Amino acid sequence: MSKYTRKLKKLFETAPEAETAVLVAIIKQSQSELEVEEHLDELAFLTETLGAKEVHRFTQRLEKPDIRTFVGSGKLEEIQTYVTHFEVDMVIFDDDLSPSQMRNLENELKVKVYDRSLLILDIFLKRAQTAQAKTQVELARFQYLLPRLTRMWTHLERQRGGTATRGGAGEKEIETDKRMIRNQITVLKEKLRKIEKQGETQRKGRKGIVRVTLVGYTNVGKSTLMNLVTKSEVLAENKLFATVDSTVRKVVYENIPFLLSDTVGFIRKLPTHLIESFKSTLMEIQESDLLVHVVDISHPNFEDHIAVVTQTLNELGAGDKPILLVFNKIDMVPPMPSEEELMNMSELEVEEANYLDLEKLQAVYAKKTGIDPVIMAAKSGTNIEAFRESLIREVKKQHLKIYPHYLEDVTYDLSQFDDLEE
Ligand SMILES: Nc1nc2c(ncn2[C@@H]2O[C@H](COP(=O)(O)OP(=O)(O)OP(=O)(O)O)[C@@H](O)[C@H]2O)c(=O)[nH]1
Ligand SMILES: [Mg+2]
Repeated sequence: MSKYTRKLKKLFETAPEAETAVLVAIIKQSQSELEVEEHLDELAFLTETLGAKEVHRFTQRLEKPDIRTFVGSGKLEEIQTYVTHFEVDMVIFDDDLSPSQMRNLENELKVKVYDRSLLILDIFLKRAQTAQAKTQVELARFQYLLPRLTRMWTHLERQRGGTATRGGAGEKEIETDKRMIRNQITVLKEKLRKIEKQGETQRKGRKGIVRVTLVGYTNVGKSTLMNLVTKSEVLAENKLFATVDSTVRKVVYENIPFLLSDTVGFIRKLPTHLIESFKSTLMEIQESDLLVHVVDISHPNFEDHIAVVTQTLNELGAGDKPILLVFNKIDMVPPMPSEEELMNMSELEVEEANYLDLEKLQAVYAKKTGIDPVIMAAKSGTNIEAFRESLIREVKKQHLKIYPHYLEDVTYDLSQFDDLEE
């Protein structure tokens, strides 16, 4: 390994296992404490996915973040005292930090400072499997880090055991590092362009067949559903962003073939660099005829999740695609009590239990999407038949658009999809 690659490697080391972290968020006037708590729950899950452990959270009511240190000076002092006393390894902010905020916070707190974007980027980096996904994440991470290099430099200093800043010499090093990263960005962009060109030819060859893509918030069960419908074994686990690469499989229902893709999940505030460099993966969505939007209906925030997914689809220019909604994880939703049981409960109890009226929900969303949503549990296969029926019905509709006379004996040339597994 050359000195150059060793240095690059060191610059981009991700957080080692089992570090401790405190989480920080501000509560805006328009927000409730509960809403921010839920955002922090998600941040804690992300932290856990990276292999670190939440030990405490801090919130502060502020209309907008402090331009210098994100939180006010009093709160910062509080965090600092805690971090020092309990020897916490990192401080993670639920919002994105500007390069100068990050620098200031690091100088004050003297531990690693993360924001939501960097956390997500690090998780993606850990999870990426294919050359394409790896290149995409590396590119996004370099672009994110470039303006924040001063901070990385101080990291290096500390790793080397030097505590004092080295003034001029440090500045020079930073410039060298910046140049190194800029070069690397150019190299990665070129590499990605080549990979994308290959993918494009592959995708172009897949014309004349209906294409369906599973979309949804992260951890809702897309890969589980994919595995249930196809014979593939896509990694499905209770971690955020288990899937970072997309997988395409050929499925044949009632003699009609279609392609089903599983792709990366969405989350609130997906880093823009990441969306940008994942454009080619997300192209799978843009080029689909039908989207299956999977929702974890047992999640307390499932409606916010639907909104985030809808918004992201709009941003990707895929807002007008037909959508089959799947309300998944029905096994985790407490059943609606009988009328008699309801009578015996106090108003507060009923309110706290937060029962879901599934029929009403189905009706509301059927109106919104024009297609009846399916309620199911992908893990156990509950209601898979209903899902199959809806899916094939929608696939047929799309199929008719490609082959208006498909009932009149069409023979498909399936050999063009031989590169795909079933
Ligand atoms: N209880 C329950 N758990 C489920 C169900 N479907 C999936 N899961 C679990 O939910 C977790 C996430 O499932 P995945 O299939 O990996 O979810 P995903 O949407 O592909 O997630 P990402 O790839 O991270 O975006 C796993 O632990 C699954 O076993 C279900 O119907 N019921
Ligand atoms: Mg997945």
